[in-house]
Amino acid sequence: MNANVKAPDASVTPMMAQYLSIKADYADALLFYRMGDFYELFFDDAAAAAEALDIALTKRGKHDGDDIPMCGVPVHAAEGYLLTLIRKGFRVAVCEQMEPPSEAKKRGAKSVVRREVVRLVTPGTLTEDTLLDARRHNYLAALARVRDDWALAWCDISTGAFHVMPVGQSRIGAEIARLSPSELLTTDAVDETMREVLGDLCVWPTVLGAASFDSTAAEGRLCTAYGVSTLSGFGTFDRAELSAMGAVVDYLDITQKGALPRLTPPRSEATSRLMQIDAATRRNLELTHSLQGGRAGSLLSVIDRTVTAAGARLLERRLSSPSRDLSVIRGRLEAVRWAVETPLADRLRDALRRVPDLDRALSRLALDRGGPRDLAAVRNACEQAADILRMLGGTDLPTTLDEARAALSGFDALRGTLAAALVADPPLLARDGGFIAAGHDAALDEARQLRDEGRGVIARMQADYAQQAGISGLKIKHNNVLGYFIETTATHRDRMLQPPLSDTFIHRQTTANQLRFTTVELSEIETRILNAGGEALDIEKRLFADLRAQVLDAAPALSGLALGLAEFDLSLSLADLSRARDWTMPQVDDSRAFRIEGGRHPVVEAALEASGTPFVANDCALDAGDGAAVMLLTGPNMAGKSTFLRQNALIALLAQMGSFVPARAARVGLVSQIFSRVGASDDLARGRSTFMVEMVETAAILNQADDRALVILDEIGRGTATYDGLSIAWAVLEHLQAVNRVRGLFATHYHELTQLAGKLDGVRNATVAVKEWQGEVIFLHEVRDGAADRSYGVQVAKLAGLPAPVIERARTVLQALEEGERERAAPKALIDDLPLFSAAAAAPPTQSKVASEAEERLAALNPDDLSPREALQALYDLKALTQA
Ligand SMILES: Nc1ncnc2c1ncn2[C@@H]1O[C@H](COP(=O)(O)OP(=O)(O)OP(=O)(O)O)[C@@H](O)[C@H]1O
Repeated sequence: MNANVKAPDASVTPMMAQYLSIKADYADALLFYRMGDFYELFFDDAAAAAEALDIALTKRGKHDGDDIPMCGVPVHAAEGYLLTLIRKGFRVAVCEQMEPPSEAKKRGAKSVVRREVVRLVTPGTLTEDTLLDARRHNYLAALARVRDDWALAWCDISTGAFHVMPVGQSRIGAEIARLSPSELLTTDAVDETMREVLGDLCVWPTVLGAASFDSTAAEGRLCTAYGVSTLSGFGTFDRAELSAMGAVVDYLDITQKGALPRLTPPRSEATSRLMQIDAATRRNLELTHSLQGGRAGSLLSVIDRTVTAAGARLLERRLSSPSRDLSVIRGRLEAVRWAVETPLADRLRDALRRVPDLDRALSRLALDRGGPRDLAAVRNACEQAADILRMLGGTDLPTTLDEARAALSGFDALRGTLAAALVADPPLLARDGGFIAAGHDAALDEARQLRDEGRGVIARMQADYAQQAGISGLKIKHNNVLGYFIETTATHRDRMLQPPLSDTFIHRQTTANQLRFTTVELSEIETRILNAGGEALDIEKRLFADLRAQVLDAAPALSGLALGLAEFDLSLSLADLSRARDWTMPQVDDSRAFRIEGGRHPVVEAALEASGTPFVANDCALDAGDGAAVMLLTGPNMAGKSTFLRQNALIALLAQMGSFVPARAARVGLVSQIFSRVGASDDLARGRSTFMVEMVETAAILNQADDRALVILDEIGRGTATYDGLSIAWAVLEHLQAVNRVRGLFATHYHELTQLAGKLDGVRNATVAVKEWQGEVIFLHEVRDGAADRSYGVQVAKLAGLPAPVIERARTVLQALEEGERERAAPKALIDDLPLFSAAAAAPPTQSKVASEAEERLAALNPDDLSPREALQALYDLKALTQA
């Protein structure tokens, strides 16, 4: 990237030498080099940034005889530019001036201001609200391998959450898809297969040296980070887990330059307690993103009614990781039930709407990147918590919410301190002061009074001087160079520069139209104002540091508070959804039952609602005793097979994340894994055909599904020749029934498969009903017992607007094929007999007659001889002829 950056030598300026030596440590990042009010970029960095940011590329001085390319961004607008660069995949090293230029000058005229990189900004290590999506987690993850053990650790430094888990090699893709980290750390030891898995997920890892992943060093690193002498208080971790956690902490150290963020103690997450959903299933069920890639059209977008950012993040987390633990699921469902029934719901949600993003405020404060507004966020969160506690009073709550309520108390003292110390609406930055409330600190009040009085004195002085000089337009002004000065227009030059006025007014500067003066008295006042102002600022900064320390002391409890509020928000928002959409509480148990009455697809239903079409609810019963329970669904195209398949998977998933479900009644025996496959789409970029992708995914199901899995296969085998596809679908179904013993839904156009229903235990047929009326199909969207007799593909094609001759021809071919089948003749021979392109010949004769008459008249016309009016008339005649 920086091929033209050479090592510093004697010919370079001291500043360039400093730049080059800093840049050498950050070869793979853009270096934002602070120069006064700008961050400057040089050489290749400048070229890359200018292009990415669409800003001007200029030059500055020479290096080795060549111009140095340069571009810059103003410091006050840097966040916006950073965001663009991070989104475009760059990492940015922010290099600040570590002393004022005056200090550097003391070391000699040629000295350069001391500069250091204070932070490496990468996608996984952001904390600024402007750079983050408030409603989503921003995970930094590390994938580690020690011998044959793999582990994943991940943290969100903007909230402090830190997790770790061992992961089987075959599950890595699924887990990374679940977390969808913004940045993934690996070593170069990651092999080709793993690189392919990551490539499939569009994850381009940040590769660290082996030292970052060293599991022995990791223990020390973690102990230092948490200020403990042993990790055993947090649980036991295997080598791979330590290695992954160590890499995360090491990377934080590198990127944050030692300012370690607040991290909660690492929590082990056991995959065995979560419903397993692999990457393809997540995509296919459109859980958090639609197949088009955006959030709109996803399940998340339809169910998200949370009113706080932390609530939204909790919802996404639950949706991505539904539980397999009955008591957890039931606890959450009870919480939603309480929220559905409580008369307090609206008031509680109103209070929650005022809850700020406490987690992110805390993490900025911990990194010393926070400001007064973050302190105010803590204050406001505590206030809302107190309000909510008051509203709840002694109400009986289900366990989950009772625990959440407990987390809301104990902040009275902190709330009191912050409320007394801060103004109502403090500024973003501590730098300019003005955030500590009057009356909080006597010394501050005094300094402020002096400063403000000084300002009052200046106003009075201006009036006195104007009178003394006899110049009504005389003003006292302030700028950063002169400080306070007296200004008159140049027309008063002679009088002002001569006695007696020149005895009082000391001339300082002449500009084009103005004269500027000072007086002894003004200088004195200025010093007093400056001193008082400076002192006020110092006091405010000290108070800020105090308050920050108090907040950080309470950080673990405040994290609990944030989670408690998020839990209330989530339960209340799911309850709101359930009431509005008429959802019901599912019964989740240890059985292998799956019984849905009147189930609906939440996303399709919402989309149909917009067009005023009602959604047809359908039952689904997969009663598995010991064996399999598979529903084989046939039915015309467009009848609603895919919708039905997916809605049942979504109902299982919603139930186990602890939500009510879109159904009249639902009983869900715990589901361990959900697999959902649709006849796959091409993956040409990776050189795999449609069919290959489909088979790879099918293999994964057959190899992994256990008897608690819910498997949804939509038209498996359609990507190859009919008989191959049918045979594969047949064998797959047999395997899922006999070996995997799954509960499953299988949609197919291979009507031959329906014969299996009579032969295999637990396999039954169902079909989506349609009515046929005058050769057209009418979709009823009703799932019934039995098998479909045909696909109505031709009718659907007609609805899609295929030209009439093509439809006619398709009907003829279909009829011939069906007759051939009945008579057991070879279908190919039959098709050979048919005139393939006889559409015109087969078309109704009237049409060709009209066409030829129109053609004759058209041929008789000579456009050159026609007036526009006649031409228009001819056009009308021709059109009338074709419509006759
Ligand atoms: N239960 C329902 N109630 C109302 N409309 C429905 C229902 N199910 C599906 N639809 C409508 O029918 C459309 C087609 O549904 P879907 O894609 O599930 O059909 P399909 O049978 O899988 O078709 P194909 O075999 O062509 O893939 C949906 O987009 C939706 O608008």
